[in-house]
Amino acid sequence: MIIVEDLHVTFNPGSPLERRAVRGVGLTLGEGEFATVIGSNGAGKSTLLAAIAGDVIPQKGHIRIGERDVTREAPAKRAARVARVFQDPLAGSCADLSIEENLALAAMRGSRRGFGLALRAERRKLLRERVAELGLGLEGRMGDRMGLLSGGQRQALALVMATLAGAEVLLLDEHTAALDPGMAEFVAELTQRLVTAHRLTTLMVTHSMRQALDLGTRTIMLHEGRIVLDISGEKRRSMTVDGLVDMFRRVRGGEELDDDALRIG
Ligand SMILES: Nc1ncnc2c1ncn2[C@@H]1O[C@H](COP(=O)(O)OP(=O)(O)OP(=O)(O)O)[C@@H](O)[C@H]1O
Repeated sequence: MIIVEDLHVTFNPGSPLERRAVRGVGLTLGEGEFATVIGSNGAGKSTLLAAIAGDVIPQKGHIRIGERDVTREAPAKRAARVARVFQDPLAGSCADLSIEENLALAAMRGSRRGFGLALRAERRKLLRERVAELGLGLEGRMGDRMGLLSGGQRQALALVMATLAGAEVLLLDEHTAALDPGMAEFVAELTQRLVTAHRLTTLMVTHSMRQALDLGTRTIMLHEGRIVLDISGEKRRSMTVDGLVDMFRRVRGGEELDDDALRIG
């Protein structure tokens, strides 16, 4: 569960470069709830995720994960509970370590057990099984360096790593955007499957209106640091991609959509 209360994040406060990235966001996501997040460039989507992960400290407001107030807790302290997958497939894993080593490191996140122990035979078998479930044939390449894999393979493994780490919260920041369409679809489906199976409370930033409506059960639109749309249930089910694009136009005051804020597909 995530509770965000009246969150404000301002970069470079009091300077000419001041930027109020998040301006009073309030949001409650129940355990296992999966919300997609859309919004123009600069709307504050990544900043909201960064505040939940602890990478930026808000000036005002509170963030709770489960029962705990983590607003001012260091990122490392909440790392075992919050998994993140970024747009850049290179960001989430260590290129010079093998697939198996990367997974083992993820599995021992938040635990005090040593690396050697983490690679015991039964654990190796379990890791191999989890990789085999992906259906990408990577279980035969457990000793390969992560750096040898394609972006899509790395994103798929990053999602598996999130589940191995025992995270409660999953933050996805355009994690399919850099992939070719086929792989993007595979990773999107995998995301839905893993989020459901592991009951991960999930926020997924996407520029694809289609994905925003197809994945998860709730869609949130941010604009200039505020939530301007929050739909779920029947309202969301009856929302079309065109309808969402229209809403997007309206909140932006009818201006042309000339940034990469939205893709129909
Ligand atoms: N570290 C930072 N220092 C200063 N300003 C920042 C920083 N990070 C973000 N900003 C500014 O805060 C605002 C919100 O940025 P953010 O990255 O959260 O937007 P976004 O909705 O994720 O946009 P995009 O879709 O372009 O990724 C922007 O104006 C951005 O320039």
